[in-house]
Amino acid sequence: MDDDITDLEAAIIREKCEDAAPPQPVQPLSKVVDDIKEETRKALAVFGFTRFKTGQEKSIERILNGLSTLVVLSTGGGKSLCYQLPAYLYARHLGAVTLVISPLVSLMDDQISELPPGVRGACLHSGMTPAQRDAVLADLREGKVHFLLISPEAIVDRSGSSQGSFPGPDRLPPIAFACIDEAHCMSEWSHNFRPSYLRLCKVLRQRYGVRCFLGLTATATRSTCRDVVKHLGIEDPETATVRGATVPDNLVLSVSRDANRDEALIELLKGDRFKSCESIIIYCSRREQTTRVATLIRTSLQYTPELVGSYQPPPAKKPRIKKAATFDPRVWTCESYHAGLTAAKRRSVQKAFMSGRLRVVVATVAFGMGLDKANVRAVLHYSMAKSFESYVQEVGRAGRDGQASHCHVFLDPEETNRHGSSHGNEIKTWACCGRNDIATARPPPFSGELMCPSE
Ligand SMILES: Nc1ncnc2c1ncn2[C@@H]1O[C@H](COP(=O)(O)OP(=O)(O)OP(=O)(O)O)[C@@H](O)[C@H]1O
Repeated sequence: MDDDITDLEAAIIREKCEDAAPPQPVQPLSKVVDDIKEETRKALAVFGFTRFKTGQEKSIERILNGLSTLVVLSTGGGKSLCYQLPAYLYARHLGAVTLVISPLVSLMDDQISELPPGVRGACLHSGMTPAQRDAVLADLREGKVHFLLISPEAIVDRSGSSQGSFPGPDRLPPIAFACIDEAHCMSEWSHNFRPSYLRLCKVLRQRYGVRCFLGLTATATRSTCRDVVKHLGIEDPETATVRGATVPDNLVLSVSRDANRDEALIELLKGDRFKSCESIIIYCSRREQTTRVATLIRTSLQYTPELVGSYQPPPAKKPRIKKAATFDPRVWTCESYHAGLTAAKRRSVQKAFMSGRLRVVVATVAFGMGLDKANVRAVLHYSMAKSFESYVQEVGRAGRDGQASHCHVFLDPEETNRHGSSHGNEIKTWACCGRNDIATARPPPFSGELMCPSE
């Protein structure tokens, strides 16, 4: 049908749709339900939890009161519950659906598959067949979906000037609230700014009548936060922003500058902090570096006497990853991972790492987006992260189960120059001194632990 109308006609139809009065906003649930605290507590048990993590309760309470909120919690801080629990309650009590706008289309299916029984999520993305899309839209209309994950481009098309492919409000249940995942993408200050995010809230407000927005991010600096709250329509940024520690307390951070990084890395891995770490990610900036460092680790650490305690003959060949049994700290299985590998190879490395058969992955930033492995015990930066926000995101992949985990940055003067003179100092200072929120505090003077394994 669309093929039969001209671009001009399509533009007029869009304009009309955009001008049509939006539906009435959904009432805050706290005004409808008598004991909202008790309902929230019961819902927490549905998700299998006994208590809230830092920041979750306040965020959820605000959304149930219809108040737009920006949540800044570290990677693994439990941001998903902040939208899933209120979405579940709004759907059960008011038959309203929650829209979750996420730029990470490849991870949408995973987010749905891990839901507890009774909580119903769905997603719409470009990788689905028309029949799959129709089935989701039918479920949505029949009120069978508590929340729907969609890309920003489905709401606002790529030109940013008109609506995307998502049905109009007349073909949807009422929308409880809209959750904008990776909300820093709304800010031009952010390293992963996405233009389609700019019009997102406006379209959701004007076309779909959404009044309550929940922004989620792990990596917002002060300037990014300022931008994001503006887009979310928040007038009282201080009270409407919920923050946890930017880097979880269970991460032990350190940094060093070494004349020979290869030697320093091996010494560090053999040392007390890292020699028993079960799952380790080492970030490099270049693909060929990942291959070289992975080989270095395999050759330098296989069955070295000081690790084994007594001599053991080395295996004839590189140990076959598939056959590795339970964790043995003497065995350093190690593979590289980068975007230049075939999709099949990348999948097999990721699978082996997730299952614990592979201990170390030496990777570019291509590895780790959306990685939900609870027991990553160490993240090392052989090369510095490309920005401070990336650093926070990457170390956040360690210790998601709350257990003590270790992170180390190797400073490289060349990279410091490439990234700008303050970047290295910022990471050095902050990684050493620890617990200051990058969005609210300037790095304190350098005074922290300095690990220099090769000095
Ligand atoms: N209240 C809670 N009690 C215990 N565990 C929780 C709680 N909330 C969330 N979790 C667990 O914490 C882990 C991280 O949660 P989640 O995936 O929501 O983090 P996130 O902040 O979205 O991380 P990322 O930024 O990587 O997406 C999950 O394994 C989740 O099951």
